[in-house]
Amino acid sequence: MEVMSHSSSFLLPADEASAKRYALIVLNQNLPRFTPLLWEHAKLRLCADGGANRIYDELPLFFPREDALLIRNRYKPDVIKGDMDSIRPDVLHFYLSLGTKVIDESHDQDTTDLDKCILFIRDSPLNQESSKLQILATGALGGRFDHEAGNLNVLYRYPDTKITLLSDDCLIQLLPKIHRHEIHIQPSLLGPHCGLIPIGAPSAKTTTTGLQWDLTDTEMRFGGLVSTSNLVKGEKITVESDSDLLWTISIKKQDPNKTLRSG
Ligand SMILES: Nc1ncnc2c1ncn2[C@@H]1O[C@H](COP(=O)(O)OP(=O)(O)OP(=O)(O)O)[C@@H](O)[C@H]1O
Ligand SMILES: Cc1ncc(C[n+]2csc(CCO)c2C)c(N)n1
Repeated sequence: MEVMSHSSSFLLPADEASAKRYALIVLNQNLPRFTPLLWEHAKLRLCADGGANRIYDELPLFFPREDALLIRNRYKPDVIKGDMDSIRPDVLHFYLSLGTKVIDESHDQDTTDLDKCILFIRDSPLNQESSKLQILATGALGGRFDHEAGNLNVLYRYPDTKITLLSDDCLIQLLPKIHRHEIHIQPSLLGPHCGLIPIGAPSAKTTTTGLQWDLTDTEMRFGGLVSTSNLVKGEKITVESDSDLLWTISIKKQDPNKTLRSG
């Protein structure tokens, strides 16, 4: 079985993260404190509908000494896509005037704005078979539970795309059962709290290494055991399961000018 490797180098400062190839999707929630860092190194920058309001309103707040208009001009989304029921008209016109591509899919009321953005990235010429883009989505957690569930659902809809859901507090990734997983942790950035959650289907057998409470051919299911409030012990975790699992780990709150600084 092929090993799938996971790292969170996208949270490292520019000079330390060598291989950064990701697209960023900004959702309609408070921007995490490390948004400027993620934005600066993204290959593609998308706003899901009302996510554009967040970039417009909140990004200038990260740079209180700079002129808000200059910041808005500098942090221009490549694409705004969604059903366009949340973006404000002034924000839409501002980014249209800067040349942002706007894709109105108001006819589709069966998929979420996050879904629509993921399809754009998957079809982009920047997403090459030989070098696929990872996808980071900010503001995916904390807020309305129906939105959170919809956001988790996209991990299951596109299991062959590496998608990371982010909030200020934690990240979530899907660990597909067809791989063994090696998760590399930068202890200065992530942990120690973590979880392994069999949200889509029960798991009869999951085996891990590197956790405080490791599993050994252990059953996990809702209504029985799910691994919450676990702790990472070192810098490498391995996971093997007969079911797709959600992996979540806490993001450390430290001085954003030190490790999570924006370049
Ligand atoms: N409170 C929230 N919690 C988590 N994710 C959110 C939240 N609000 C928005 N999102 C994410 O941001 C995307 C864009 O948000 P937006 O508010 O534009 O969606 P929407 O389709 O207008 O929502 P709705 O019409 O259900 O209020 C959503 O598709 C969702 O992925
Ligand atoms: C069974 C079912 N439940 C809810 C919706 C509504 N819905 C789901 S995604 C979406 C777009 C949000 O931007 C909307 C309105 C539906 N179509 N089908």
